[in-house]
Amino acid sequence: MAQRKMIVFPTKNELSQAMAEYTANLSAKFIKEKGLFTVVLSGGDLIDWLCKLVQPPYIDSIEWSKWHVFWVDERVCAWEDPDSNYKLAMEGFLSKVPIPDKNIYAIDKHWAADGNAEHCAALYEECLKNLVKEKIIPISKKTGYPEFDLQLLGMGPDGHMASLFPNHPQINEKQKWVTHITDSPKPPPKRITFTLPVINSSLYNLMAICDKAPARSVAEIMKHNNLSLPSAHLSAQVENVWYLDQAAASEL
Ligand SMILES: O=C1O[C@H](COP(=O)(O)O)[C@@H](O)[C@H](O)[C@H]1O
Repeated sequence: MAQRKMIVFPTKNELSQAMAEYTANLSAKFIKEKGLFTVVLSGGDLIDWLCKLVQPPYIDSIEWSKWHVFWVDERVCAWEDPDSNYKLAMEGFLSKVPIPDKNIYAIDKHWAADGNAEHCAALYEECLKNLVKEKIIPISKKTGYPEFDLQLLGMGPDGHMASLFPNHPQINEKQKWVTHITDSPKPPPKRITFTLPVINSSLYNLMAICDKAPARSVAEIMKHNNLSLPSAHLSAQVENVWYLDQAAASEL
C-alpha cells in the first residue's frame, strides 16, 4: 500500500492546474501501456477543479476516446436531478470532451429515478463485473478487487469520502464492490458507493481538498491519523496523493 503524500498549493487555481497535469500524465502513460485509461470521478467541488482539463493544452493533447469513466459514488435520484453527480460531471466536464458515450458508466437511469438504492448498487457492481470480463478493468493481483487507473476524490468537512460516512457501517464492507446507504447524513439520503477495498485497490488515488471547512478533518487525519474519519483509510496500490490548498491546510 502506498504511503500518503501531501502537497499544499498556494491557491485553488494552482491545485487545479497540478491536478490536470497529473491526470494528463497518467492518461498518456496508461494509454501507451494498455490502450485505455480508467478514471473514477467523485462529485462535489472536485468537478469545478477539473476545469483546466477542458482547456489547452489538455483539451487537445488527451486521447479522450480511450477514457472510461466511472463514479466512486452517486446519489440515487434522476439523472436530471440537481443532486446527481452524473449531471454535475456531465455539465461541468464530460460534455466538453469527446469521450464516447458508451465509455461513460453512470448509475442505472431507471432504478436511480425510482429511488432503489440497493438495486442500483447491485447493478453498478454487475456493470463493473461485465467490464472485468471484457478486459476493460483488470482484477488486481495484489488485492483481488477491481483495479482502476486513477480515482479523483474529494473529502467532505466531516471527513467522508465517496459516500462512506463517519459512524456508518458501509466503511466495513469487504464482500461487495459497490454498496448503498439510505440514511446519508449529507443529503440526499440515498446513495451508492464503492467500498473501501475497491477504492484502495486503485493504482493512483488523488484526493483534492480546498477551503477552510474541511481543515479540521484534514488536521485530524494528517496529524493524528484519526481512523474514525473514513478518508483516513484512503490508500492506493502505487500512489496516494493529497492535494490541498492553503485554506484546507490551515490547521496543520
Ligand atoms: O456528497 C459528496 O461529497 C463528497 C465531498 O464533496 P464536497 O462538495 O465537500 O467537495 C464528494 O466527494 C462525493 O462524491 C459526493 O457524493
